[in-house]
Amino acid sequence: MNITKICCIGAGYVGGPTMAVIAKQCPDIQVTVVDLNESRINKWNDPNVENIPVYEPGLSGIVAEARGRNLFFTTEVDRAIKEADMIFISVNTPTKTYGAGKGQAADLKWIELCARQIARVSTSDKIVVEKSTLPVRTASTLKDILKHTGNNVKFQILSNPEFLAEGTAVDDLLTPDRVLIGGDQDAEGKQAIEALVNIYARWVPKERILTTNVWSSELSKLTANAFLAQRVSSINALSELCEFTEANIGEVARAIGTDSRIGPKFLKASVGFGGSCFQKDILNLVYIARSYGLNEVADYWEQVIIMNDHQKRRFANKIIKTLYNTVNGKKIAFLGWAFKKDTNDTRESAAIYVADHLLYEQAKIAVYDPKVSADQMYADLDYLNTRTVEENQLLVDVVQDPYEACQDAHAVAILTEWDEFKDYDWQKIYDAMLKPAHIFDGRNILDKGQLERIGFKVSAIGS
Ligand SMILES: NC(=O)c1ccc[n+]([C@@H]2O[C@H](COP(=O)([O-])OP(=O)(O)OC[C@H]3O[C@@H](n4cnc5c(N)ncnc54)[C@H](O)[C@@H]3O)[C@@H](O)[C@H]2O)c1
Ligand SMILES: O=c1ccn([C@@H]2O[C@H](COP(=O)(O)OP(=O)(O)O[C@H]3O[C@H](CO)[C@@H](O)[C@H](O)[C@H]3O)[C@@H](O)[C@H]2O)c(=O)[nH]1
Repeated sequence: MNITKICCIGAGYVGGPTMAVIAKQCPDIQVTVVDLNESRINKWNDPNVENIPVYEPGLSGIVAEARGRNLFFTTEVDRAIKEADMIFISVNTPTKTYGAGKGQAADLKWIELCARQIARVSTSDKIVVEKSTLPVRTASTLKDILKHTGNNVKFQILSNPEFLAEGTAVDDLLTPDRVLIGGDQDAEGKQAIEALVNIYARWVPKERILTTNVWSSELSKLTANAFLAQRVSSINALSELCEFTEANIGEVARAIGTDSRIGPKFLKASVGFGGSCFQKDILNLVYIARSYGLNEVADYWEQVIIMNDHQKRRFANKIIKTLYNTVNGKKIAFLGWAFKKDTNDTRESAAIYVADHLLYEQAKIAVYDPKVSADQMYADLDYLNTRTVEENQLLVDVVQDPYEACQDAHAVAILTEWDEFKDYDWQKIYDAMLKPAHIFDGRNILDKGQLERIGFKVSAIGS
């Protein structure tokens, strides 16, 4: 089957970069990304390509190359669906905030809306690709909705989960460790799988394109995130033990990471993992396991989240305890708000929860992040609903200059591992702070010895 027109529903952190890369690598395929959010689409179409809504190193160049040639962003959802041979569903699948499964299950209302819309407007056969992260067996729901259109249109459902990490999305998409495609194992299913394989094969070596049945593909995505997050919670659990035993978590990570069976990646102790995926996907896994009555399986994975919540809380408590058990009225400078470096995404960032805990103790916080807007930071805090919008505005100051954030502060807390933080003039920062001047390095990126020589009192994670 020859694909000439692709539609992607959802112009977010996955839909935008993924489709930009497909358009770049396949100039003969017309790729149209649609979204209900008009302001987001306008930003993707902004004449100044630096204003696109997702910050990712290298992304603006790719969008500049393909946009208007074979890459289009529009709110005309129906038209793009109707014209496409292949439709990627890349909409959000957050944790449910209401009803059965509240706080754990994935909210599939946007997925179902997409399926119903595809069913309503399609007049020709289509391959529908699950790009969103979904509970295992979602494809059967989609099939059910699409089967009952009554207009003789045939649909094939594929699962093609995305493994990109934010901050490295472009590299991950151009040189993925693997691409995973699940589909029905009958002749028509295999034909659909082949159509998608042929797209990726334009730039991904064939041996890196794995094909499976739909259910394995859906479950592999949740499993990959559970394993990755588990490594972070494992190293973070041991970071606490290090702090009581004079072992050093960096040394422990190096010692175990050189064992080729363990490997060196994802062993950085931190203030806790964030991002839109890990927590939601593990909670979803826990929910699915429990729904099959597999309580031990559910408890096992839930511990990864419990540990992560503990790590965030522990960091905030350490700041309070070190500042003589009270932060009331004390200025604390936050360097970083994004959930990791090289992204403007703040979803589930540890910074939000650490700030909330300190604000509960009536601290005053000044935040500097190179890519996150003040509006976003206030929105993150307001969303928690812990205090009024006015109180958040009063207690939190967002500044454009890191030195201003640290001026007259009792403590500096590193929440994101932005590279630029390492190169600051730390003597200048020290001179402008109240004494004793404390640093809480939640990412272990600063040179502890050098800071101590300047006069700082330094608390790092796991040492
Ligand atoms: N963010 C990541 O790094 C990442 C990586 C891999 C997989 N995923 C998964 O990909 C999916 C999308 O994640 P994201 O981070 O891009 O989300 P996002 O919130 O950034 O983007 C989703 C977009 O879909 C739009 N949308 C929702 N319903 C729609 C509809 N019916 N019609 C048109 N547009 C609609 C929303 O307006 C939003 O702009 C999720 O399932 C997520 O778990 C995310
Ligand atoms: O050693 C580590 C590695 C990561 N983190 C933290 O873990 C979180 C997640 O980081 P990362 O996985 O790099 O970013 P994401 O964009 O959330 O990507 C994850 O989630 C995506 C969405 O499902 C998947 O596609 C990716 O494969 C998966 O890595 C961040 O807060 C990191 O700071 C650590 O604390 N220590």
